[in-house]
Amino acid sequence: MIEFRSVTKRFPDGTLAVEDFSLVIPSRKTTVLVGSSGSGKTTLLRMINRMVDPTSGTIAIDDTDVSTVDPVKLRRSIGYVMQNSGLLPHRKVVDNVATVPMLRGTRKREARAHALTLLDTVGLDRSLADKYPSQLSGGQQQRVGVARGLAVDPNILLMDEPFGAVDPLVRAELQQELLRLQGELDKTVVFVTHDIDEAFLLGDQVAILKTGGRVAQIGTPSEILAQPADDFVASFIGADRGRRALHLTEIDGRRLVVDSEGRPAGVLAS
Ligand SMILES: Nc1ncnc2c1ncn2[C@@H]1O[C@H](COP(=O)(O)OP(=O)(O)OP(=O)(O)O)[C@@H](O)[C@H]1O
Repeated sequence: MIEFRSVTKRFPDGTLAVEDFSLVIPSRKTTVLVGSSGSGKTTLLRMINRMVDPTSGTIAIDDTDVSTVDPVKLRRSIGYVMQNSGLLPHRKVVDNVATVPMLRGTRKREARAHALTLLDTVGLDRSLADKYPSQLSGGQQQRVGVARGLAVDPNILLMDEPFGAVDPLVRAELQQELLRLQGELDKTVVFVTHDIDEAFLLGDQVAILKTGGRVAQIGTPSEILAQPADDFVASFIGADRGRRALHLTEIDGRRLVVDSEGRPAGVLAS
């Protein structure tokens, strides 16, 4: 479990990115932080692995205050996947995946062998292992980014708009892939997006944020859809999609999120 307790982050230039934020992130579930640009999502994510330290408040992982843990050690024990894959351009795919385990002391041969199995895990052909990131498509690069995030077998996987830069079809594929992976791997995933459809599809728990990391609503997708907390949430759920407004429906006893034309956008656990 990851717990934010009254966390505030003010950057040195005076920007108040997050104010008095509290949230419990349960283990082995996917929690999605969703909000418009500048709502503090990335800052919140980076405070979990101490890429950013809070100005006040605490963040605890399984009741250990992260400020008491060495930041480098912490970072190497938590998977981190970012939007533009963040791969090292001059290293082959296999070495990108093997780097952090090697930094943690795994022998090169072993780390590379494990990297190959991780390529299988994320649905990439092993023949890509010796290519450089620029020789891969955007979607393939993101898969490598996920493999790298998983390389140290972390309990926690932080994902910062990991599918934001790929086209909608590949994005849908990667989302399904993540759902499959999560079913197998059972990680504590904290996923940042500004896309409410993605949030509802992937999240067991969704936190909708306003500017300054203020929580507009926390709940399961079905709770939020069934009962938006206020006008802000209602318009956020409905925003920018014109006639595609998402809503809930029940088919054969299963709760589905469908768009206005009845096309399923996701299945909800009841
Ligand atoms: N290093 C920094 N120094 C000063 N201000 C910062 C810094 N990093 C972020 N901010 C500011 O903090 C606020 C929150 O930024 P953050 O990146 O966490 O938001 P976000 O919700 O992830 O946005 P986006 O969706 O655009 O990535 C913004 O106003 C941003 O400009």
